Amino acid sequence: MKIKEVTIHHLKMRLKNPFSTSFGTIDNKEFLLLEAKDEQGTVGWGESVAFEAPWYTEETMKTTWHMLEDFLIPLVINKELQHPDELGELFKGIRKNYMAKSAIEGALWDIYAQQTNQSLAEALGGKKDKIEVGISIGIQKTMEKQIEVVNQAIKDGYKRIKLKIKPGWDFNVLRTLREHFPEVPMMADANSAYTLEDVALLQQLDEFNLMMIEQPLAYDDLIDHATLQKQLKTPICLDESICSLEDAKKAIELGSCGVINIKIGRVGGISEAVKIHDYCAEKGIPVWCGGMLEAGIGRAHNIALTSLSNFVMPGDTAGSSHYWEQDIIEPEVVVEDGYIKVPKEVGIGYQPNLEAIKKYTVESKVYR
Ligand SMILES: O=C(O)CCC(=O)c1ccccc1C(=O)O
Ligand SMILES: [Mg+2]
Repeated sequence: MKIKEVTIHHLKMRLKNPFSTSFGTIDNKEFLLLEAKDEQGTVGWGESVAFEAPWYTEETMKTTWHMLEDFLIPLVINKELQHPDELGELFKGIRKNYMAKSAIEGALWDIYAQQTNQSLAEALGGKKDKIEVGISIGIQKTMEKQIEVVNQAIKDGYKRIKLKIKPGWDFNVLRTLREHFPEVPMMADANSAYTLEDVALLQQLDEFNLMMIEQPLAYDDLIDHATLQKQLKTPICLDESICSLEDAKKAIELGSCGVINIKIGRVGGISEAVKIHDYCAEKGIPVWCGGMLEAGIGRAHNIALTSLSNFVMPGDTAGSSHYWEQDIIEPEVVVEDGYIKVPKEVGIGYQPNLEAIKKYTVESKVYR
């Protein structure tokens, strides 16, 4: 494939329910959508998961735009490529900026799957027909509301409930939810809100039979997590701390976690995500697919990735209607009895809804 043209679309979509974490609240999601066209006219789509502010990782919508415009797109345009895996080598001279790299890589995977006449899941070696899904529930204004939202998610069939916690909204909240829902598979995500000073509190959470606790300590730490894991019964799941296969190797070697949440954007793309998946499978570390409040394109990529065999725990890939009044793909992603069917159609298996994309687009820019 040879890319002749890339368009960056800047979209703004209102979340149905504002999403609150230990860092703050998102109600409008602004992000970039990439549309790449190759010399045969095949079009592939990629979605950047960077937010407007650098609270989750250091990247933002504007830094990803800068990286794409000034470095990544010029490297890709007119390059003859056989396979998206080759982008790793092509981008080698550019440090980090994983979400920017991932956005264009996703579009190339889409083109590659179409040109080789297979679904993206198939192109990645995925074997599952359907994937199990969980849901990530933000911090609510009151305990009453928190119980109501969890109850609804269980009724909707989600296979696992993830709860956001932060200092002051942790032990009591989890205790109350456990009392109300004694059997439901539950976990907590702290988004780095604690330090080793909080070991005693984190140990108290062991009594709630959580599947795991996600990213309790610093976003860039592996050492303290290893220290903490030795003192907890609950497995630690790393999210922010794992940005590459190298990070995953070190975390496993150090004993920093028992589970890894793989996010395509955080690790620089689908190729690196597959490598981490394969390595974890070899080491007996279960993985699951995280979410970044994606719209349909990113969601479709997540679904294809989750069809790989070591994604053995429900991911955060909830259905389109959980997030949006109208998603940007057709059909939308539907969750039935806690499962999403992995599409068999060629490419990502969903069509971009060009009308919806146009409706949400703030500005677009074409690069040739
Ligand atoms: O529903 C989703 O897409 C996952 C929501 C979620 O937990 C999340 C959303 C935005 C940024 C970070 C995280 C996280 O997993 O930490
Ligand atoms: Mg997380």
